[in-house]
Amino acid sequence: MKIGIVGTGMVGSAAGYAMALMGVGTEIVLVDASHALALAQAQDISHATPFASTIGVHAGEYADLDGAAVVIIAAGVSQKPGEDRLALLERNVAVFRSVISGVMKAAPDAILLIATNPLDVMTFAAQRISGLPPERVIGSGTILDTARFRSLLGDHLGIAPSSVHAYVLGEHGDSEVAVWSSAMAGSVPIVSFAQQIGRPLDEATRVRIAEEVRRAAYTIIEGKGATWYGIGAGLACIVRAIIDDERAVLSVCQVSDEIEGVRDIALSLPRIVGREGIIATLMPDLDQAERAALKHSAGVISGFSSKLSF
Ligand SMILES: NC(=O)C1=CN([C@@H]2O[C@H](COP(=O)(O)OP(=O)(O)OC[C@H]3O[C@@H](n4cnc5c(N)ncnc54)[C@H](O)[C@@H]3O)[C@@H](O)[C@H]2O)C=CC1
Ligand SMILES: CC(=O)C(=O)O
Repeated sequence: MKIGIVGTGMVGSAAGYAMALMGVGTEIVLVDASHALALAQAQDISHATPFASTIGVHAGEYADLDGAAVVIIAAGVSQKPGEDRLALLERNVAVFRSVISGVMKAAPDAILLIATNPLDVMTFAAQRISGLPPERVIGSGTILDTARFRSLLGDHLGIAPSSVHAYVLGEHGDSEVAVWSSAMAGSVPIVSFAQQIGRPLDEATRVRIAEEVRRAAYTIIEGKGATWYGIGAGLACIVRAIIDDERAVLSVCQVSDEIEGVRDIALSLPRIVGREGIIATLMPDLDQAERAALKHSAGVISGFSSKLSF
């Protein structure tokens, strides 16, 4: 199955590399405003395939996306140290106006997978510009924040992150919501699990972990200029869920009519992902504070997306 990637900088190339190593798809086509960059990334990634898979990786133009099942969009600008994601909006909406029309002409049946920040508003923009049904325009959303949350909780509890079942919801950004009330380790509520093994998750520890998740991008960007490995693997995982019709439950972003009283809103909730895109959305049981935080997050995103016109 053919997978396209438009924008082959750090994030797009990391997604291609992760797919090549994980054996996701059969062909990857890389497109970038700099064709020389797309060519170089395709060569470099294809040199990894003899160690891992038989996937063909090559650079192309929009026309080469013809027949792609999924097109990842990671084109645009990224944050400078200290800059927040929402500061990128105007520049990246301008990029999307040309990128989305190029993709739609070549691959009208593809599912779009958005990675560009500010993620939720860009997913909203991509859906409105493409005119595709909302379930076929998926934002990577909080898949990365959820992975960071599970990883930090796994470290704290001394267990595999894969045994931690917990989500970050809302904005992929500063107003995100770490959901503690339904978090589990194995099949045990996480606070009880932590108590039983003598590694309590007291209020101070919970605040520290949520803050580390929220600040992770800023810390990494301060140290190395950008983030790419985590999101590269997250994008590969979403593509695999689509093309293998996994029906995996992932915290990803989609435009919804209404969430917590906020209309026409794109944000992350746990959603079932399969061959047709997003198959269903789950509203988890939230406590009062989490529900209020989700409503606040929806309001922050809507404050930006409602000002855009298409
Ligand atoms: N969703 C998430 O969790 C994450 C999202 N990001 C976001 O992903 C985006 C990309 O980040 P990086 O790869 O680090 O940036 P980058 O600067 O390394 O790559 C961006 C690429 O987009 C290309 N591009 C720009 N305009 C284009 C156009 N009109 N058509 C085709 N290609 C175009 C550039 O040539 C460049 O190669 C940023 O918005 C960043 O904030 C970054 C990390 C995590
Ligand atoms: C840059 C970004 O969005 C992240 O690493 O979370």
